[in-house]
Amino acid sequence: MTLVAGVDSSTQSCKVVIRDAETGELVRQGRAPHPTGTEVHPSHWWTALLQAIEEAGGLDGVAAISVGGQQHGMVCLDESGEVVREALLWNDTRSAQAATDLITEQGGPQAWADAVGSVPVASFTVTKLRWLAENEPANVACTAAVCLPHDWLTWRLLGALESGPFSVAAWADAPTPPLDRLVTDRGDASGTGYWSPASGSYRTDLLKAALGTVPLLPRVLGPVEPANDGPILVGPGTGDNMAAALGVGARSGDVVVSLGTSGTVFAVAETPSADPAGLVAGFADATGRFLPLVCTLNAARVMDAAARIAGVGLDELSALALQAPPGADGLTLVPYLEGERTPNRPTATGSVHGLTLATSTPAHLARAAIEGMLCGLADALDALSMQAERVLLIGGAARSEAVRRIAPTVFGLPISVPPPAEYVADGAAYQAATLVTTSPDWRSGDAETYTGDPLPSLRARYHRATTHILD
Ligand SMILES: Nc1ncnc2c1ncn2[C@@H]1O[C@H](COP(=O)(O)OP(=O)(O)O)[C@@H](O)[C@H]1O
Ligand SMILES: O=C(CO)[C@@H](O)[C@H](O)COP(=O)(O)O
Repeated sequence: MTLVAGVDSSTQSCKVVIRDAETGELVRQGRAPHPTGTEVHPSHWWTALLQAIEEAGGLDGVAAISVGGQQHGMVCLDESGEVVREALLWNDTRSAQAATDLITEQGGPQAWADAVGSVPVASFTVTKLRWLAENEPANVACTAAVCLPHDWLTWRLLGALESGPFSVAAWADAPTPPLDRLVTDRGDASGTGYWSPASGSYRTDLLKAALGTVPLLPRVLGPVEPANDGPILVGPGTGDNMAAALGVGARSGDVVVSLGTSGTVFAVAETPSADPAGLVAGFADATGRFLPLVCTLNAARVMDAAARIAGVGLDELSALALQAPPGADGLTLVPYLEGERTPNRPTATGSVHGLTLATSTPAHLARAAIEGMLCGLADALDALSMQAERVLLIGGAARSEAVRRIAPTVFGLPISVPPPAEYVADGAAYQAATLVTTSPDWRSGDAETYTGDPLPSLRARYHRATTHILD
C-alpha cells in the first residue's frame, strides 16, 4: 500500500492524516496544539508538526506529503534562513490603517481588484509588510525573504527530509535549505496581495510599494509539481481553504461554509473574480482554477466564548442552544469578538441586544451566539452571489449539533454536512496522492442533509444590531 500524508497547520492546531494514496482510506492520524495569539513564532508550528507526525505513527511507508496552512501569515527570514520576528497571522488587525493607506495610494479598491483580484484588508500579507516598514525598519533591513506559513513548513520539511528519516529529536533542529528553495502554490500566493491569480505572476511593484524593497519570494509551483525528488516527495501544498476545497471534493455548484477559527464561504470557479467592494477575495485554488472566498474573523471561537460565559462545555452549549426557540426570543449577539474582516470593522467589538428578564438565560445566550455567528456567514454567502446547488458545512464548529440544526434556519437553505473529518489535511493528502498515483479514487461518506424553516426576521434584527456596535 502506498501511503501519503496531509498536514493542516491551521490557526489553533496542526493535524496530520496518513491515507492510502489509491483509495484515500484513513490509516492513521495525529494532532498537536498551536499557541494562542495573533503573533506566533513559526518554530511553534514546526514543533507541533513534529508532534502531530509522531502521534500519527511517523512517516514510514509515506511516499509523498503536502502541507495546507493558515493563509496570509507574514513570515520574514534573514539571509541565513533565521526567522526575523514572530509571524503576524491572518487574524492580526494591527495593519488595518496600512490597508487603508495602500488602497488610497494605488488608486482605490478597483485598482487592487484589477491587479490582484482582492482589495486588501488587515489580513493580507501585503498590509502586514507595510506595517513592518512603518514600525520595524530594522527588521525590514534584515529580511531577505518573505513567505507564508505553509511555504515555511514545506521548506523546513525539505531540509529535514534531506537530513535523514523522521524522528522528533532528529528533525527538531534539522538544517534548513537555501532560501531559493522556498516554494509556494497559486492558492496561497493569491492571499498575499502581491500575486495575481488572473496573470499567474507576482506583482513585485505592489510589494515594493508596501515594503520599500523586494525580498526573495517563493517560487510558485504548479498544482502537481513536487518541490523535491525524494526520498519522500513534498507537494506544493496550499492555503487551508484551498486544501479544504480539495478535501471535501467541492464541485461546480457547491458552496463550502467552513467554521474554524475563521468563518469562510467559498466556491470553486473557472474564471478569476475581482470584487471592488472588497467583500469577496478573488483567490486561486489548488488545481489551476479559482476560489472566490468571503472570510469572517469570528466563527468557532464565538462558541468557545459563549461556553466560557455560560460556564459549560461545547456539547452542553449545543444542548442549551436547542432549548431556546429560533430567534432566541429577540436576543441578538453580534459576534465581532476579534474585530471583523467582512464587513471590514477591524476595531469593532461584540455586542448583545434584546436583553430582557425572559431572555437572560444561558439557553438564550447559547442560541444567540450560534445564530449571530451564522448570520455573519449568511451575509458572506450573499456576498458571494452564487446560486448554490449545495451548501456544505465543515470545520470544527460543524461538529456541534446545534450549529447543524440552526444553520438551515439562518441561511434559509438546506445544509449538507459531510462526515466529520479533517478536510484541510485530507485535501493536502489528496494533493500528495496526485504526485504518486495517476488517478487517486477517493470517496468520502455521504453528507447528511439538514433542513429547517427560514426565519428572515432573525437576520433583519441582526442587521439592525450591527449598526449599533462599539469600536
Ligand atoms: N463539538 C464542537 N462544538 C463546537 N465547536 C467545536 C466542537 N468541536 C470543535 N469545536 C471548535 O472548533 C475549533 C477548531 O476548529 P478547526 O476547524 O480545527 O479550527 P482551525 O482550522 O482554525 O484551527 C475550536 O474553536 C473548537 O472549540
Ligand atoms: O484568512 C483566512 C482566509 O482568507 C482564514 O481562513 C485563514 O486561512 C485561517 O483559517 P482557519 O485557521 O480558521 O482554518
